[in-house]
Amino acid sequence: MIQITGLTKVYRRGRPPALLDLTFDVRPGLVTALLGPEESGKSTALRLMLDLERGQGVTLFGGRTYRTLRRPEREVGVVLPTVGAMAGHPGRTARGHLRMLAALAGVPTGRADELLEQTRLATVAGHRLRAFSPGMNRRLILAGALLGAPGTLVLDAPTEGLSPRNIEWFHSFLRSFAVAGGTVLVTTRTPQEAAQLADRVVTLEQGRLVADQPVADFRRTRLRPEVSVRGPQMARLADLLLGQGALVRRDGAVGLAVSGIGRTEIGELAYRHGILLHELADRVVEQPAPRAVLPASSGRSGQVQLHKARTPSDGPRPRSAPTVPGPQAAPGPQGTPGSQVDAGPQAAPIPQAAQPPQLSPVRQPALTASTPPTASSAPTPPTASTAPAPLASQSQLPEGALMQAQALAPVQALVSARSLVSSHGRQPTQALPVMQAPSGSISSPLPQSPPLPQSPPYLQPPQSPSAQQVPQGRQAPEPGYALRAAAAGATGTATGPGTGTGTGTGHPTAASTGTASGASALSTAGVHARPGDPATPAPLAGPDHRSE
Ligand SMILES: Nc1ncnc2c1ncn2[C@@H]1O[C@H](COP(=O)(O)OP(=O)(O)OP(=O)(O)O)[C@@H](O)[C@H]1O
Repeated sequence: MIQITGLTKVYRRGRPPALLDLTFDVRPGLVTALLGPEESGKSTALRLMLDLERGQGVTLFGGRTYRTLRRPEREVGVVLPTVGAMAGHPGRTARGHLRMLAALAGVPTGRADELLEQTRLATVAGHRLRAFSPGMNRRLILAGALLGAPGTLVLDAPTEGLSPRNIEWFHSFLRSFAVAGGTVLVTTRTPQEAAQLADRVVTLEQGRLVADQPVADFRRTRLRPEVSVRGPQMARLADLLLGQGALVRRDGAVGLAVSGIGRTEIGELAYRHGILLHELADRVVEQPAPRAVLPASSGRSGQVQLHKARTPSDGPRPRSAPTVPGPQAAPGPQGTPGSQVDAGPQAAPIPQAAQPPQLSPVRQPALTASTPPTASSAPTPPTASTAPAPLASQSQLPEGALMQAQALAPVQALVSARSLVSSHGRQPTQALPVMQAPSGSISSPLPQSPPLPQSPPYLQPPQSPSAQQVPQGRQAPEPGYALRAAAAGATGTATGPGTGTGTGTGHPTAASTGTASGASALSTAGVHARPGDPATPAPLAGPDHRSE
C-alpha cells in the first residue's frame, strides 16, 4: 500500500505549482495508473514519493517513507524514464549487467538468470546492451527493478515509445504482478492505456488531481467511442446521418466524427446513397475529466468547485471566492470557455462532390421528423436561443451547418442519441433531437429541442464509495465541461462503392543506470525467496528478443 498525502511542489516562486496537494492511495492487488497529459506533474509526483526531490507532503510505503525503508530494494522496485533508453553500459551483456546489480544488491546471481527468463531476455542474455532494442532495454530495466523481489512497483511511463507487442507484454506482466498481490503504480499519458492496464485511474491535470476512479467509471466517463468517416461527399453524408439521429462533428477537411450510430449502419447508409467513402473506422476519443479547482482556503478536504460550461446567455461571470489558480476550460468553437464539443480545426468547407447516380433499387431511409419529444421523454441539447453566436455565411452552409451542429451538440445529446438510436440500424421510433442544422445544403428534419436534462448519466455523482469519481469531500461533477477529442487508434474498413481503407535511469541511489530498485541499502539477504512474492508472476509469453 502506498499512501500519498498532500504532495506539493513549486519549482519557481510566482509560478503555478507543478504539483498541488496530491492525495491518493495505491492499493495492493491493483494496478493504479497515474494519468495525465504532458507536464501535468506525473514524474514530479513520483520523484517526490521516492524522495528524489524536495517538496511538501508525505508518501508512505507500507507505513514508512521511502527514505526510512530499511531495505528499499526489497520493498519498492522503481523504473524511471531513461535518457537514451539504455539499461546499462553498452559494452556489457544483459547477464553481466544484471549480475552486477544483483551483487550490489546482495542478491544471489541466480536471481539475475531467473529474471532474464521472466523478462524474456534469456536468449539474448549474452548480447551486449548496445545491440538491444528499446523494448529489450526496457525489459532489462524492469528486471533490474525486480532483483530485490519488491512487493511494490513504481514505474514512470514504462511503455512509452515501445512497440505494441512490448506494450502488451508490459501490461500482462504488471497485471500478473498485481494479481499475485503486488502494488503497482504506473504513469501514462494516454487514457486508452490507462483503461487497458489499470484497475484504478488517478487523473492529474496541471498538477492537480481531477479524478480518482475505478477503471469502469473511467471508461464510462472519459472514453467515448465514435466512428471516423472520410470521403469527398461528407456534407451529404452528414445530412443523412443527422436524419438518422446521429451526432456528427466535422473532423478535418474531409472527415466526420460520428457517434450515436454504428460503423456498419453508416457504411450501409453511404452505400444506399451512393456515397463514396475513403475511410470508415471505429475509434475512441478522450473526454476531459471534470475540472476540479480547490478553493485556496480549503485545504485538501475542501469542497471542489467545478467550472461549469458557460454560454453567452449565462450573462457576465459572477464574482466568486478566490480560488487557487486552476486549469480553465479551453475556449470552445465560439471562443466560449467550456463549450462542450470540440469544433476541430477550422479547415476549408467540406467538398461537396457532384451527386452520384442513385443506386437502384434505393432503399431510402425514412428520415422521420415526427412529433418532437417532450422534455420528459428525451434529453436534448440546448435550443438555438442558448447556443453560441451565429455561424457560417451562406456560402459556407455545409460547414456552417456542421459547425453549428458541433456547437449545439453538448454531451447530453450524445447520451440522447445513444439511448434512442438502435445500434443495429433500425429506425428510431421517434425523431432524435440531437442537432438542429440551419437551412441550407445540410438540413435536419429534427424538431426544436426541449430543455436540457438535469445531468447526463455519466456525470451523475457516484453511487457508492467505490465508485468515487472525485476525492473524498469533494462535490460530484456537474455537466458542461469542455470536451477535448483526442483520436485514438482506429480500426475498420470502408464500405460502399468507395475504396476500402481501412530509459534507463535509475533510482537515485542505484548503482547503475537503467534500474532503480533501491540499491542504496544493499545486503546479502536472500531477497528472492520470500513467500508469496508478487514480484515473480508466472512467466509471460512476450516479445522475443528480435522484436523491438
Ligand atoms: N527540474 C525542474 N525545474 C523546473 N520545472 C520543472 C522541473 N521538472 C519539472 N518541471 C515542471 O513541472 C511541471 C510538471 O512536469 P513533470 O515532468 O512532472 O510532468 P509529467 O506529467 O511527468 O510530464 P511528461 O508526461 O511530459 O513526462 C512542468 O510544468 C515542468 O515544466
